[in-house]
Amino acid sequence: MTRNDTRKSDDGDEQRTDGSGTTVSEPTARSDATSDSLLGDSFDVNSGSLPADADAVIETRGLDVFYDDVQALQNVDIQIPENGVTALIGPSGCGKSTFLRCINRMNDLIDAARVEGELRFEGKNVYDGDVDPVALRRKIGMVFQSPNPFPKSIRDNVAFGLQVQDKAVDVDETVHRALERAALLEEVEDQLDSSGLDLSGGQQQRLCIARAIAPDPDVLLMDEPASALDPIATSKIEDLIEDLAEEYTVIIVTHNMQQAARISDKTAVFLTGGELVEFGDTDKIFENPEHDRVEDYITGKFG
Ligand SMILES: Nc1ncnc2c1ncn2[C@@H]1O[C@H](COP(=O)(O)OP(=O)(O)OP(=O)(O)O)[C@@H](O)[C@H]1O
Repeated sequence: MTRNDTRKSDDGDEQRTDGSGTTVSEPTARSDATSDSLLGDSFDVNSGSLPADADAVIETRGLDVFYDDVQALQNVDIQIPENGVTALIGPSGCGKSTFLRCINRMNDLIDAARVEGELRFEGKNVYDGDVDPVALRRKIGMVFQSPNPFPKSIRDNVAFGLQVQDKAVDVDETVHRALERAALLEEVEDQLDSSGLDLSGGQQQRLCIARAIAPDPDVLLMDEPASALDPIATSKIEDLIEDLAEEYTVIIVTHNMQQAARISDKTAVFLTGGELVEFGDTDKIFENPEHDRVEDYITGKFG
């Protein structure tokens, strides 16, 4: 499938490929999610044990991920604070995208994937049986490497995630606000009924960001969101990410170390074998890392 292909799965979800070729599903309007609670009707944020660090919005303990027999992440412990930008960096195949996809359970859609250990969002293990992944993905939105608008109008693209919500929202107002927040409104205000596919690559990516923020998430996951864009479009996306980070917790995978250094507050360095080797303030990681292996990676000695 190309990036703009969609098809219906057996249960009616729209399936498409993300930037890495992984098939992902988007919930359709017939989703069973019927409440605006964070994670479905039975979810209580305060149930289960609270995170050790009360400021952490995402916290993992002993997180292991396997694809059949191949281990992609090893015993990852991390506490990602609220708001700001956290960058995930490391050589190809070290598990950055795998980690990102664990956070909103996108790995559920990969048959071979198996997750062990704990991953908590606001204190709740997202792999608990009572968590509704569709509701989880409304609170933890995602933007992929290649812009992937649906073959629908600009308005319908942004409104898409709202259709699964039960609460009454003013769709037009929410669409306008999300487009404004994604720094796209001025450019598309007069063409909301035109296809999202007619926009430039950079505009399409901002449309996808508007779609992700329309349901009012807490966390935005971004998997190399600018790698398919030219330098000017990249710079706009970087400015937008910094702006969004005042309101959302942004977690971004990037291969571009200058980009990580420019826009992130915290950096997590994964190395071969899916090991999280160092996590801390971006300035410290880039200027004075604790680990020689991290210094070697950052200075380009390998990877
Ligand atoms: N769908 C999948 N099925 C099987 N193995 C997978 C799948 N996705 C990833 N892997 C394997 O898991 C490991 C981690 O891959 P992942 O894509 O998470 O790394 P990455 O750091 O994001 O890589 P890159 O920077 O190249 O995108 C790799 O060995 C990869 O081959």
